[in-house]
Amino acid sequence: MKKHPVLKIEHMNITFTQYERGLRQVELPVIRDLNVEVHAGEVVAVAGSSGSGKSLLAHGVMGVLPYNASMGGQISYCGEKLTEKKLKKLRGSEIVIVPQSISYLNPLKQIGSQICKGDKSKTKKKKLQEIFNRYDLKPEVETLYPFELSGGMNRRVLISTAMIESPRLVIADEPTPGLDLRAAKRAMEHFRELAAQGAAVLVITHDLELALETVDKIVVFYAGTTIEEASVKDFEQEETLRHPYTKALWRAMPRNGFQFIEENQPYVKELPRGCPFVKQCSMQKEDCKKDVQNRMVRGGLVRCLCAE
Ligand SMILES: Nc1ncnc2c1ncn2[C@@H]1O[C@H](COP(=O)(O)OP(=O)(O)OP(=O)(O)O)[C@@H](O)[C@H]1O
Ligand code: NI
Repeated sequence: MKKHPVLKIEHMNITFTQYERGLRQVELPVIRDLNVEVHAGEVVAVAGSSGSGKSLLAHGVMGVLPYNASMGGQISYCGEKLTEKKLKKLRGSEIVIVPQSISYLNPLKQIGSQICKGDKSKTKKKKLQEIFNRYDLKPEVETLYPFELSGGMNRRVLISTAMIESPRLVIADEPTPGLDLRAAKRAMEHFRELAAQGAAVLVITHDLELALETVDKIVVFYAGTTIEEASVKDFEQEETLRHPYTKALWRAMPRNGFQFIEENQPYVKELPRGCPFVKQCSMQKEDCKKDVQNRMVRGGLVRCLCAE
């Protein structure tokens, strides 16, 4: 029997309710029909431009969406629905997040107790030493406060706070900005190690080049939806990729010529019903504006009528 994925997100929708001038209520469907699956032992990267919904996906899974957001679709954890009760029990231990911003650190708490979450046991202390070693943090850092550290050090503290646990599911939201290449690689290798021990890891990243060195597959987001899911091998050549936007991402990678992608994701209120990339796509057909479902092409998922 095939094992259940650790995390399975099906048809996730996230809508914000906002009030416009004159107190007219508007609904902004920022995430639509989003599908992501991560298995034990796997490191999956989520790539996509700014505002495509990557952080919202993380916040949706962790149950920490803003008050004016509502979420639909199914999220399951190891084959069972991830209920609020279950999430409350597992969050911070079995299910961890590395948040995108270092502002998530508590400015009034010493680093050591922040990472150990108040646990003063010997085992935790030993784990703290190990994690400090791994992320090149000196023992003195334990008693310092976030404002006494550099941005890169705080970033490593943020990663350490999640990784000191023995998680089964890690969601890392842009864990590497501000880190030098060595530290960034080290963090990615740490995710790989955790996966080798059986965890499922979802890494949200802008650094596709770094991700391709470490992960197993890439899920590409565009304007709040998944438009392709491809293996690392598919990224070796442009021809093995499927969606025109993924191909544009490929061409924008430094090693493939750094070709500029014009970032004009459609505004949520102007989203076509079908493929969100349709306006910029050189291959567009009239039918692309209608419903376009994810489908399998050459062993990978794609939301495009033209891919073959
Ligand atoms: N509280 C909110 N109210 C209304 N819209 C929001 C809110 N939070 C996020 N959004 C919108 O949802 C969309 C997705 O945001 P999200 O932060 O998930 O993007 P992202 O892909 O993580 O971007 P980045 O790469 O810059 O971190 C954006 O268009 C954003 O404007
Ligand atoms: Ni984000």
